[in-house]
Amino acid sequence: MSTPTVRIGTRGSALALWQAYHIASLITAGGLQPEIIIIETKGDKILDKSLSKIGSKGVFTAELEEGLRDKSIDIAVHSAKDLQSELPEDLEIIAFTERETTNDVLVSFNKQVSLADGNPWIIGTSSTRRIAMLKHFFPHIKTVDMRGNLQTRLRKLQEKQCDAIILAYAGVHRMNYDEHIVAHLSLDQFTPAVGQGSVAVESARHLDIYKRQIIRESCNHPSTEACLLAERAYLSKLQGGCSIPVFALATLSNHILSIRGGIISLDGKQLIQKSFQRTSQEAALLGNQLAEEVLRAGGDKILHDIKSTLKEIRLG
Ligand SMILES: NCc1[nH]cc(CCC(=O)O)c1CC(=O)O
Repeated sequence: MSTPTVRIGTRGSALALWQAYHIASLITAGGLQPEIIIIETKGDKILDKSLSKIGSKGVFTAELEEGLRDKSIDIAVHSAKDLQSELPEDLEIIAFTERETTNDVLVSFNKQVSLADGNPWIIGTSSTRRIAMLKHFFPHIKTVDMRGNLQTRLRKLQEKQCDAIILAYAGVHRMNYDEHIVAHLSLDQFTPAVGQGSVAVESARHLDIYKRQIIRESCNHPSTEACLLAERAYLSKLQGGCSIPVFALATLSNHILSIRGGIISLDGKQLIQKSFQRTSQEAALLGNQLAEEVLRAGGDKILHDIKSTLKEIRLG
């Protein structure tokens, strides 16, 4: 019998391809034959609008999900961070890969740039979370909207459209840009986005059960999965898309799952952060608990304000 083929759908950016080849190598080790199929998404095509204007729901995932449904691909590979918190009924996540270091980093070609030196450096980022945190912790810093894949952002940095950019360490490292990191940002201040650093494998529920099992066994990292279950339960309760500045980071140690997370207003003025612990079997409960406590502590008001502001931006 010939080796079964697994068709892996991915976006075409260099980081997306790194992730797809990473999954391909894990699947090969599991005894299946991978084939990579590149699919362009709306988020890749529309580069002249900020993500908060496009509307975040599935901008980087919708076309891949269509491929899963019509069976042109078996699995879709995403940065776990880019995946919406609740999937349609007919789709599921069958694996989360072992997480890379989760923090954000400051990247610049000028080693002098620092968030803390009091200079009004201009930082390029399009993440509402990073902008709000900069406003909160480093109010003297200026920001400019900066979209595009990692290579595009580095080019804009080189063209001096800003002094530095903030990126996830995971992506910077995967693209071999470590030499341009000028600072690692603290997890307490810049708590990462839900899912940052892990790669998610998505499939349709109609996927062949034998393939599903081998893909899951070869790609899934159980302790990362427990952390992401907790973080995604939090995100799901807050119904936050990737343009809402909510954040959460769970870690697992000695079967104890710890989560810290919260929400920040777009202007950075109101920041709510909480942390809780439970056993690793209670991942979803832990995420729900964080959500309830954050909402109760004023997060509900902040969330409501953010949603109406983003709606105005989209209409305007
Ligand atoms: N939103 C884009 C995105 N999605 C995943 C990563 C980085 C890799 C990861 O977190 O897995 C990035 C770029 C960034 O935020 O710097």
